[in-house]
Amino acid sequence: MEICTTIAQIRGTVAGYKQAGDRVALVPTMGYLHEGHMTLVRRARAEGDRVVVWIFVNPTQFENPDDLAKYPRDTDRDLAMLRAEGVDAVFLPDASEIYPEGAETIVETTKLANMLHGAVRPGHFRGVTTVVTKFFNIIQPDVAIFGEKDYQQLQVIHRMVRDLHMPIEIVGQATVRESDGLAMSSRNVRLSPEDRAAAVVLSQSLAAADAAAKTGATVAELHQIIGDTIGAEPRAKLVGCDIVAAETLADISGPLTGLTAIMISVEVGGVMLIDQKEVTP
Ligand SMILES: Nc1ncnc2c1ncn2[C@@H]1O[C@H](COP(=O)(O)OP(=O)(O)OP(=O)(O)O)[C@@H](O)[C@H]1O
Ligand SMILES: CC(C)(CO)[C@@H](O)C(=O)[O-]
Ligand code: BAL
Repeated sequence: MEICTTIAQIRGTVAGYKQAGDRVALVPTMGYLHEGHMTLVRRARAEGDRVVVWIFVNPTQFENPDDLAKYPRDTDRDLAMLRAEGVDAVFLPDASEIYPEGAETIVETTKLANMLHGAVRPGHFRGVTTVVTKFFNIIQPDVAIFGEKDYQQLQVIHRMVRDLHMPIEIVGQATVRESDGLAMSSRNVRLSPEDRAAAVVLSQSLAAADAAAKTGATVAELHQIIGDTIGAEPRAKLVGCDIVAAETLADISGPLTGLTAIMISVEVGGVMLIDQKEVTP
C-alpha cells in the first residue's frame, strides 16, 4: 500500500494506475475508521481496479472549533485496517498541503448547502464541497463512494458533480449499524456508556416513523413520532428533523406520495449524532 502525503506523490501514483488502463475508485474519509468505512472500501474494490482512500480531517467544514479539536484520530490503526483490506494507496496530507494559502476559493451548492442540516451547521457543506473538489482535482478518480448516512452530503455532491460537469461517478453506500441499530460513526467513541445506550433512540425513532409511513402517516404525524420517541429519552435532544423528498430534498407536506427521506440530528451527551432513513408510503 502506497502512503502519500504530498499532492505530487499521489498524482504520480494515480498517473501510474491510469497509464496501466486501471479504473480508479476513491473513498473519502476523515479517518478513525470503522466497519462503515470498510464497506465503502469494499464497494470501491467492486467498482474499480485500484482503490485510493483519503484521510483528512478537513478544518473548513467544522463550524465548531471544539468539535474539530475533539475529532478522534488514530492514523496507525487506520493504515493497518486499510492495508488488511488490500487498499492500493492512501492520501493523508497536512492541512498546509491542501490550504497553503488559506481558503480564498470556495465551491458551494448555494441552496442545498444552506438548508436542513446545513442550516444547523452554517458553512459546513461549503467546506465539504470545497475539499471534495480539491481532492477530485488532485486524484481525478473515475468513481467515488460516499455513505448514505450523510444523506444531505451525498445529495450535495451528486448535484455539484452534475452542475460542474465533473467526469466522476458518485456511488452511495448503505449505512452500517451496530447490533442495536446505532449507525456506526467515528464520533460514537466520545459517548459515555450511558449515552451510548441512550443513542439507540435515533434508529428506534426512524423505525417507528418507517412503520407509521407504511400505514399512511402524514409528514406532520411522522414529525410527531420522531419528536415523541427522542423526547422520551432524557439524555437525547432532537436538534433537527427534516422530512423531505428523497434526492431533491424538496419540502413536502401532507400524506407521503413517493420516496421520502427522514434526516435527524440528535445531541447525546454533548455529541451530535445523525441518522437517516428513506421511507415509502
Ligand atoms: N455507518 C456508516 N455506514 C456507511 N458509511 C458510513 C458510515 N459512517 C460514515 N460513513 C461514510 O464514510 C465516509 C467518511 O465519513 P467520516 O469519516 O466522516 O465518518 P463518520 O463515522 O461519519 O464520522 P463522523 O463522526 O464525522 O460522523 C462518508 O461518506 C460517510 O457517509
Ligand atoms: C466527504 C468528507 C471526507 C469531506 O471532508 C467528509 O465530509 C466525510 O467524512 O463525510
Ligand atoms: N461525515 C460528516 C463529516 C462531518 O461531520 O464533518
